[in-house]
Amino acid sequence: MKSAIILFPGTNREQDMRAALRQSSGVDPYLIFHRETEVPEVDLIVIPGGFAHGDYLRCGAMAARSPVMRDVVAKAKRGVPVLGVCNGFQVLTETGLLPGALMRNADLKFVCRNVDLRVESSQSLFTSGLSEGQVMNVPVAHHDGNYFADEATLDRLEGEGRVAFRYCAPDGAVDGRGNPNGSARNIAGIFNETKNVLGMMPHPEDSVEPIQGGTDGRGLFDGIVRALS
Ligand SMILES: NC(=O)CC[C@H](N)C(=O)O
Repeated sequence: MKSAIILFPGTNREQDMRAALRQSSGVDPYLIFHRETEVPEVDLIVIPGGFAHGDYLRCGAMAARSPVMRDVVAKAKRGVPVLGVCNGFQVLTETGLLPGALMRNADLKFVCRNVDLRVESSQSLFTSGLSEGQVMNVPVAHHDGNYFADEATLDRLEGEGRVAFRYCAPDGAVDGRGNPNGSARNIAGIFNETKNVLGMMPHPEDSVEPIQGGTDGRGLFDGIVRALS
């Protein structure tokens, strides 16, 4: 599986993402700078976490208008799989590829800790290696992770099976206890209409080696590689 990771000034999770993709696919991803106007033909494009352009204006707002994003958006519309993690999720909402917005965390604090996530759908190329109802323990590290969309959009996301992950308690209960940022309906990750775009706030790439404190994120990458190879 060939992949490309997009880099902006201020991106900081590209090496973690690179290691996770290399571990699961055996292939080193391309690293593509924001000034490029074309992304090579790959099976998967990833927008990793960080602080693109210092989070100025709004997280992801300037990155979404980078030259490289024109080609990312065009390729996503053609069906190329695109994964955005954390800052990458913010960039994808700013491009309009995903609905809604990531607002300031409800308690206005940067949150950096492990959270529990319930897998809501295994019906996608991204989540086919995971089981519905499975609980994954992975880190979050953000100040703008509070997912917001209007009620009609939230109903539509739920009705179309486009909620990928929700924050939950360790026993899998989705009752708000595990929600670190105030996200609407405990949403931690969503798909676009055609499910070739996934945005998620938690960092599965930081949970693929025992030295990172756990390996719960690995199933996601192994599943993506199986789906795209
Ligand atoms: N780890 C990240 O990607 C952080 C995203 C963004 N800078 C925020 O703090 O919300």
